[in-house]
Amino acid sequence: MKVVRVVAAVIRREDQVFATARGYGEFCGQWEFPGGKIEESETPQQALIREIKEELNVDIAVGECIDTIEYDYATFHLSMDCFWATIINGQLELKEAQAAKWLSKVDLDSVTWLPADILLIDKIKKVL
Ligand SMILES: Nc1nc2c([nH]c(=O)n2[C@@H]2O[C@H](COP(=O)(O)OP(=O)(O)OP(=O)(O)O)[C@@H](O)[C@H]2O)c(=O)[nH]1
Repeated sequence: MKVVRVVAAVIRREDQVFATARGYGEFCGQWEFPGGKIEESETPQQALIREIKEELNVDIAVGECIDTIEYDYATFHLSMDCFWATIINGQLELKEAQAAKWLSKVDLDSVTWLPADILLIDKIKKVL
């Protein structure tokens, strides 16, 4: 099965994390952490900084890796490195997402996550 390598940022502000709703495609309207595919010449951290600038027009500092999520979708295997991140410059703008929310621990179950993200949410809850 095709393997898709993705990187995602769990952007943190005090006790909240920033989530976005997909604006297009098969999973349109479902919630995720911003990020995207890693290009060949990039480290995961470089890919994340680039993707967040493209999608949200802010600069981030990339922190520790939270987890690497491995998940089988119907047509590909997802391998997703998830990092803590903080905004170091700029104002958030939604370039691709249809909506966004800052979520605290008690709000994490209030949105419909992409299937692969369920595993990650449990880990985030333990830290927030
Ligand atoms: N960024 C991101 N992608 C996720 C998450 N969870 C998850 O299953 N994915 C999957 O990771 C894949 C790659 O993300 P992407 O943003 O580059 O995907 P895409 O299909 O829109 O790519 P495209 O922009 O090349 O068309 C998608 O299939 C997406 O569904 C998540 O929390 N964040």
